[in-house]
Amino acid sequence: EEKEEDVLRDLRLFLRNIVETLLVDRRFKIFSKPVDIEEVPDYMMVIKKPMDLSTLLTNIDEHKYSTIREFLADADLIWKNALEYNPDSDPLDRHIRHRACALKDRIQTFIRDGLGEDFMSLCEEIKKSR
Ligand SMILES: O=C(C1CCC1)N1C[C@@H]2C[C@H]3C[C@@H](O)[C@@H](O)[C@]2(C1)O3
Repeated sequence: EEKEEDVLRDLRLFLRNIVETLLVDRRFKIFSKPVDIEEVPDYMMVIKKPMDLSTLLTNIDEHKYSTIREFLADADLIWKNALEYNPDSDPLDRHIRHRACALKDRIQTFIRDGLGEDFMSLCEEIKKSR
C-alpha cells in the first residue's frame, strides 16, 4: 500500500511542477523573487506576509507543506499581496493587477486539473493523524 511518506513525496513533486512551470512563464516574472525592500521601503508596513515563487519552491523543498490547502494559503498570498499593494488606476498598477489575476487563475487550473479529490483528502487525513 502507498506509505504516507510516498503520498507526501507525490505532493512535493506535484507542487514543484506547478511552481517551476510558473517560474518559466514570462507573465509571472514580477512574482518570481521577493519584493526588494530597498526599492520599496514601506512594503513590509503594508504587506504583513510577503510571498513569491522562489520562496514557495524553497518551502516545498523544506517540507513546509503537507496538504494542498497549506500550499494554496501561501501561493494565494502572491497575487493577493499584489492586488493589495498596487490598487491604483495608473497603468503600472493595472498591469500588475492583470498579472495577479492571471496568476490566480493559472494556479486554480493546475489544482483542478492535477488532483483527484481523493489525493487532496488523503493528504488532509495524514495531517490529522499527526
Ligand atoms: O508589488 C510589487 C510586485 C509586483 C507584483 C509584486 N512591487 C511593489 C512595487 C510597486 C511596483 C513598481 C516598482 O516599485 C516595484 O518595486 C514594485 C514591486 O512594483
